[in-house]
Amino acid sequence: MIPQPSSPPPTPPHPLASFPMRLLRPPAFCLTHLPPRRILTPTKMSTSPRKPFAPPARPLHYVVASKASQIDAKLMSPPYSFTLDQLMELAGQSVSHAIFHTHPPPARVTLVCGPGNNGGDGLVAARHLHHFGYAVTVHYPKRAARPPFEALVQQLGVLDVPVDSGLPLAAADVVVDAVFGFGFRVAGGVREPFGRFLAAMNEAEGVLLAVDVPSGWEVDGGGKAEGAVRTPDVLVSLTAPKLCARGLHGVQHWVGGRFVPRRLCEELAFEVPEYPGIEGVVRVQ
Ligand SMILES: NC(=O)C1=CN([C@@H]2O[C@H](COP(=O)(O)OP(=O)(O)OC[C@H]3O[C@@H](n4cnc5c(N)ncnc54)[C@H](O)[C@@H]3O)[C@@H](O)[C@H]2O)[C@@H](O)CC1
Ligand SMILES: [K+]
Repeated sequence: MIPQPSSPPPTPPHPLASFPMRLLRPPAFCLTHLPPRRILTPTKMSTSPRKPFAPPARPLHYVVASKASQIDAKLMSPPYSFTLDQLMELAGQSVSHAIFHTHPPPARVTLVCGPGNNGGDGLVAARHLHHFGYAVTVHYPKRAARPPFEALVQQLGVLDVPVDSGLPLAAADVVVDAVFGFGFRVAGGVREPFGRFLAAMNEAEGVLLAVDVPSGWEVDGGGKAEGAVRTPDVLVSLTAPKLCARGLHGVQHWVGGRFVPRRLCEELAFEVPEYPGIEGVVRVQ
């Protein structure tokens, strides 16, 4: 006898059929349910100026001009063995970073560069600012015909950054005073052609940012040469603030130069600020 086909057994209910549906939905943190990613532009990523400013935990240490040049001389001797080119690159780069934090691109930046190393810091900063997307103009009235200055000017030429010897100053959102640093001697006043350039900076519109020392100010405090620059809006001290920066009111103050070995601070009895994260500059006021 041929067996009769029997009807197929009923399909058992799915084990999750009676499971509450809300528990079967992907949880909120599931990758497929993330909101679309926001693309951050470099300007939006620069949060420093928007962050509330908290003063540093330890008090700032100010140095006099003689101490500043002693620090420089030590840095460039064994065992520290930095070269001037290295120090100038670090100094100029930190100036460019402070400008990025205080005044993100796009913006026009005019840098006035003096005859010494302070001017060299300005030339380095100009190159970095160009790469960050600023429209940069340099005024360099008295060009130093020696390394590394000649190379720094050539590097700006390759980037088509104008390097002007005269006046008027190019209109700018930020005017950088890189004329004199701790090598300025107040006796006898500001010699020309720099007096004219300091006057032009005082009349210029835009934020005035001084590199290391406001030009024409007595580095150890207490006075200014006639025709010195006005109190800057922003000051970027290099390595350690100079005495003339003490007690400045209404100035946004940054310190740059995160490379000083602890051993040198101990040897010459000075302090440098703590830097956050990977920053080479820190706002101290
Ligand atoms: N570790 C650091 O802190 C570093 C500092 N650097 C920079 O180097 C600067 C010091 O450099 P320098 O020693 O070359 O000095 P400056 O660049 O401050 O000035 C020196 C120049 O100014 C001229 N000068 C001085 N008094 C004058 C007056 N009354 N009228 C007209 N011209 C005058 C001098 O003849 C000389 O050419 C610092 O302020 C800083 O900006 C960096 O380049 C290297 C590293
Ligand atoms: K300066």
